[in-house]
Amino acid sequence: AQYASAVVIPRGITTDPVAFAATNFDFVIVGGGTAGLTVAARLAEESYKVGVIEAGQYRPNDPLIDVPKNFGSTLGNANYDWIYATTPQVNANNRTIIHNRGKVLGGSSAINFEIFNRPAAAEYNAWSALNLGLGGWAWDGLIGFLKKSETFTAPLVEDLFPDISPFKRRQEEVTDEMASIPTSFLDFADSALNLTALDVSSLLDAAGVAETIGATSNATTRRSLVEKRDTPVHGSSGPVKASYNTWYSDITSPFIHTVMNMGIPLNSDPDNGNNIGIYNSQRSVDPSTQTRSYAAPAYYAPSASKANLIVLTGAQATKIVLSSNKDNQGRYTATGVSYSYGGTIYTAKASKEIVLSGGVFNTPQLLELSGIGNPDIVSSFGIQSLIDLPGVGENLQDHPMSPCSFVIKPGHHTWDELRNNATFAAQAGSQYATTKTGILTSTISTLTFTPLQSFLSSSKIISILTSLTSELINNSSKFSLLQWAQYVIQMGWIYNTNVPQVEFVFIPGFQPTGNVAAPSPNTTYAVISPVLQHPFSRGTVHITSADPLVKAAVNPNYLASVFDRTVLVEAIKYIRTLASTAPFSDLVQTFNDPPASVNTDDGFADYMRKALQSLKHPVGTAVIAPRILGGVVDANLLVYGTKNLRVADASTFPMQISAHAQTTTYAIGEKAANIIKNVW
Ligand SMILES: Cc1cc2nc3c(=O)[nH]c(=O)nc-3n(C[C@H](O)[C@H](O)[C@H](O)COP(=O)(O)OP(=O)(O)OC[C@H]3O[C@@H](n4cnc5c(N)ncnc54)[C@H](O)[C@@H]3O)c2cc1C
Repeated sequence: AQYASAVVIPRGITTDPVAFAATNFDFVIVGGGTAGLTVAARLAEESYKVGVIEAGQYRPNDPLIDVPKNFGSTLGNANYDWIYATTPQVNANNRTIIHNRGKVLGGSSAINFEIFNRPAAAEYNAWSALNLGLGGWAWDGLIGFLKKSETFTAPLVEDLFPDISPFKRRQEEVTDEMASIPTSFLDFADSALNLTALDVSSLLDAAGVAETIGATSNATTRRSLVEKRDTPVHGSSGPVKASYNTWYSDITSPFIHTVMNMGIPLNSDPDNGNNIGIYNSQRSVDPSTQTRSYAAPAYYAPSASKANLIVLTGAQATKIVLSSNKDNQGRYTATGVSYSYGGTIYTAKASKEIVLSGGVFNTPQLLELSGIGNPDIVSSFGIQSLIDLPGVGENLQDHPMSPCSFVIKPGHHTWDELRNNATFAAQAGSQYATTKTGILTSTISTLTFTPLQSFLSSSKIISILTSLTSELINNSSKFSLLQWAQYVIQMGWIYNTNVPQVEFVFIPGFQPTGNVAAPSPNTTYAVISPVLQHPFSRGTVHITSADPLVKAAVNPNYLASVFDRTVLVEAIKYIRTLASTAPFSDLVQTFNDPPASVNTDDGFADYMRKALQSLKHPVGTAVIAPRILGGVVDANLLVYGTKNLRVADASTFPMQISAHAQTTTYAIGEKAANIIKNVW
């Protein structure tokens, strides 16, 4: 009684680590980020007592987060960003590459670029195949959770890519002369996967190969586009408010026409599982307030007054406390989470479950700090190895890119005007403040997703496949079973013209590129970024110290595969062709970076290495997969070897997808909450 009177049980946001540790929670969630707040808010709909431990602060009404065009302004600022840097990347001139991760309530959804799009259906279907159909990870199983997390606001026709009819019908013929998937590769994959429950033909089926060309040569596919956005695939009452831009640069329309002139179709309905083509993406921007819609205002704020949801900010989880004994099935019970607050360690208790939502770098770090992972790695830092799970921190997959920039002729309106013209910038500021309209409401939204067949000749693709096949066979002994299963699917995706291999992101304004770190005065730019969607390279995230406050080492192994290097170079070359094609070419004053003097394969490859960056979509370091393949969590997101420790965040993606990561991460949070509610 004396203790109880000294401790006031907090409500809402708390910075009281003692009271938090004294609370008897049903569930403790580590990380109040994109997925973490989704899980927390959904569990708090029931009568459970839910605690969230978040390292960052709650920053409501912060214009650096909220104003849509301010995306990027918080990067590198420790009040918002963990500011990770990779280990030196051999294929990027040994540079370390910055990786931003949100360290604020809302996590990376508070600092991201607000693109809100979805992948190809075949990609989720492959997630399901890797998990033997368990858990409902196919498109049909995930669409409900994608819908549940969003409120879709259909665009006004005149708002959707002005000057370009969204309802224009366009049919595209793709003649495919590629040979069938090399049997040498399939034989190898077959023998590698021997003794697992997976077989090559079911993986290829899930990859959707038969759907387009099968394994036949000279096949012809015809892609047609639906006439309008299909609202049934969208949610109408979910927490995240999505909307379309209403301000566009005048260089956007010529760019779209150029892409279409190059034979890439306009996709008017990219969120229904067919995301091929150029399209106008939704953004996570609330159309009524024209502010960023992210996990804190979307999921946390509406539940903030609930007595059963308590968020401790400014506290970093340091370890999951596991029971000293295993149950009769050999599983540990997670009983609490230790956390550091102001240099002191406390432990919060959870009677039902603990959910890790620390994100793709911090979740594997916390698992290893808790003795869960590769025993060699864990014990080398003096940590007692409790669960032998070698997949922890492996399977890192990202979206690498090497952006290219162009100087645009004077007289055009891009985001550069905010920098070049102080009067315009002041007017834009007051326009936004008074009417919530104008350039400050705008974000990146012109995206192009293509299979290789859209921009490479069949002979080039065949030569890429030949090199890739030799590389895979020659290195076969180094690959995990999970990699083999994934490589079968990825090989299938090269043949499936419904699965994009490259995204081209169009940005109407300056961005730093390989040789140009800062804009020139009074200059207008366009940037086109080629982004690899399905790299064959795999990276790692592992602890380098038993000290939980020391960051884990992030090594994405960028461009380690010949496929990744060749395709990225070809994509950079294709951007040069795009910029030389009318009507966009009429606007281009100079090839800024790479400059016009770069015009050979070797020159473009040099540029690729110099300019390499991340689109900030690392995934897969606590992968959902069968344990025999190297999985970390099962199809119900439960960490193998535990009874009640789950992971819900982007680290669970079984494979990379051709979409920016947030819609899927919210869906994983929604699905995790659903799984947990069904259990309890
Ligand atoms: C700069 C940038 C731009 C991006 N642009 C886009 C985009 O335009 N569209 C898109 O779809 N995706 C984008 N992404 C990716 C997307 O935002 C992320 O993949 C997604 O938000 C990740 O969600 P998460 O739940 O896995 O992790 P996060 O949202 O990062 O949440 C993890 C949370 O856990 C907290 N945490 C971590 N460790 C601990 C610990 N030990 N103790 C306590 N708290 C901890 C963190 O502070 C954070 O709040 C971008 C990402 C970045 C960084």
